[in-house]
Amino acid sequence: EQPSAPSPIAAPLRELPWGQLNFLHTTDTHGWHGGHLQEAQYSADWGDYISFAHHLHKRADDDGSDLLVVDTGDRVEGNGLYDASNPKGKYDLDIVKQQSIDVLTVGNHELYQRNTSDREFNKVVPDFKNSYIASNLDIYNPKNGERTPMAQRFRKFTTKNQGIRVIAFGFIFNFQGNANNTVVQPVEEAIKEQWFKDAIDDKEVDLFLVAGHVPVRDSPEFDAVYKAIRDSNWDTPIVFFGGHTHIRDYRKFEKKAWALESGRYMETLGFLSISGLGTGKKDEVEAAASPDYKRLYIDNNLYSLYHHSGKNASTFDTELGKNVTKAIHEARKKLKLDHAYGCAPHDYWLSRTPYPSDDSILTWLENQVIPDTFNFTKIPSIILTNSGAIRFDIFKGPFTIDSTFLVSPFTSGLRTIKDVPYSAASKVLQLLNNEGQILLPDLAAVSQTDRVDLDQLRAPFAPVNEDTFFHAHTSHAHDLALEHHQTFLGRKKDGDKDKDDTPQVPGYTTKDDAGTDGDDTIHQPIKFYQVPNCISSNVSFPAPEYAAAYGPVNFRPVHISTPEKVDIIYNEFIENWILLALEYLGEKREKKDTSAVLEGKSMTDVISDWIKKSPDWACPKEKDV
Ligand SMILES: Nc1ccn([C@@H]2O[C@H](COP(=O)(O)O)[C@@H](O)[C@H]2O)c(=O)n1
Repeated sequence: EQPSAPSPIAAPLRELPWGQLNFLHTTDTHGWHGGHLQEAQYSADWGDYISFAHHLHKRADDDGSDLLVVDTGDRVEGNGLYDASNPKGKYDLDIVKQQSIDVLTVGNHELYQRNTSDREFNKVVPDFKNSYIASNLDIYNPKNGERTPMAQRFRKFTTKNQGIRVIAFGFIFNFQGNANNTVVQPVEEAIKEQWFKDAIDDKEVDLFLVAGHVPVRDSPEFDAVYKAIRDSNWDTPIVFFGGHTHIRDYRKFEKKAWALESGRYMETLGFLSISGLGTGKKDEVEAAASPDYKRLYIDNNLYSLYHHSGKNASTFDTELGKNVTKAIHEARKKLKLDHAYGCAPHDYWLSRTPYPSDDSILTWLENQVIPDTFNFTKIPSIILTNSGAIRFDIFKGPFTIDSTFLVSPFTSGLRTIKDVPYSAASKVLQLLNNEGQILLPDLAAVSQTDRVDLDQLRAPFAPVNEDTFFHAHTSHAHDLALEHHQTFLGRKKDGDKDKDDTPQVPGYTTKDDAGTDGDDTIHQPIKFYQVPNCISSNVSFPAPEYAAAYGPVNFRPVHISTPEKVDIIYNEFIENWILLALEYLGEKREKKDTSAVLEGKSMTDVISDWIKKSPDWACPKEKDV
């Protein structure tokens, strides 16, 4: 772990369900390869993950089983280690490549910006030459402009010790927000291609491995792949590894097909094992009628990693793991990620507190950051931003260069549409928030264009279902993390009357299709709240008029005047939605009617500029960083 990372907190653990074929799975790491430096529960880094995988590989070699490592995309955007360098990923991509990964896919965040996907093609695909799979993604080759598959469409390989014959695919969900140098082929189309039909027709295969930047539940894309495989190969076991919705989840398709999703931000190392698979060595190993699938969501901290690898502080680090940890530290220093712009006076939460409330990031943006930033305009304005642009909580204490990218890494600039009648402009928020009589799907349906993607506007934590949301959602063991010391929270022993065995570490309490025993760490549950898709602030509006209603002392407003026209200011990412809402409200505007505001600064710039200037966020002298 990084030198400044808080020590992990001991807690009761469930055991690793080791089997014949074992998997480690990461997804949606979003650049958090240095681990969580303010949360002890997730404080291990990519170097530790490398050491951990090494020990599990050794275990597999020793007992003749196998281990495969999978990553399902969104490795970029969301942490200073990736976002603060120029070019982005200057250090991070070389750090990630040190892990030996068997199956790797793209995510939507690798495709938003042309530069990112070009770099993915020119660097990351060659770095993971044998394992990068792009079953439904093409790119226009930056060298010659020719459309070409981003990487191989699938791969067939045999596991090292057992000789299990695996066919692996790598999909991305039907994403539409990519830059125009890549082409995402709808999954339902890709599986009609001859190469796919031939691959699933192969009878010399013991396991289909479908990796994808695709949610495992309510997933038309994985449902289609599952059906296609079963239509041509009714019995061969299938395993899915998914992502994108940032949750821990495990779904049963049927007894020979399960799907794992392993959270987000390097909080979770997903583990899955299958026993009872057939192998190429037919004489030696007979396939079971019903292979046994098991899963464990490992909290990414050294306490858990030592335990599951049977190592300790003096035996855990491998040479490579240590070097990668060091490289992360050096990169963080070069990027000055610990430099503080100010100090947060208290914690601000994205979804761990109701909205609105005093400790909600969205309320803080709406009531303080946005009004203070835009009050220069003097023109009545409605400023809108999507809550999805905010990615993480702010903890009390130093707000650093790194924090800026944790909270909002995006470069989308702020834009304006001028002189919109207030009667229409004031209804845009309600439409975008899916409130009232007209709902987002209705809006999308009236659109004559394909420029909107419903999923894109969704709030960041739109739950797959209530259960998954409240039970499987992320945790922040921050309160304990900040104490920087180890507290033993083991289970009660016989005769140990005065200790109770109530879990003390707050975190995931996942409920999935296999039950409630999936989290390796037995956590105290955390409650999460829904947040709206978008928030808005009115700035430079006429002051309300007051009248003395109850005599000279008690005044109350009698008339709140509204402007006739306003400027709408918004984060470019939601521009298509704003245009669509205005069109629906009878105020059609086009892209040419929009222009940059604040010289195209992003929400990230707005937040850090505000923090630098705000006296309430000045760091106490003795704690200056
Ligand atoms: N320029 C951008 C890009 C993305 N977003 C937000 O991120 C969401 C997608 O992130 P996932 O980790 O869920 O893939 C997207 O729906 C937006 O909310 C943004 O605000 N600006």
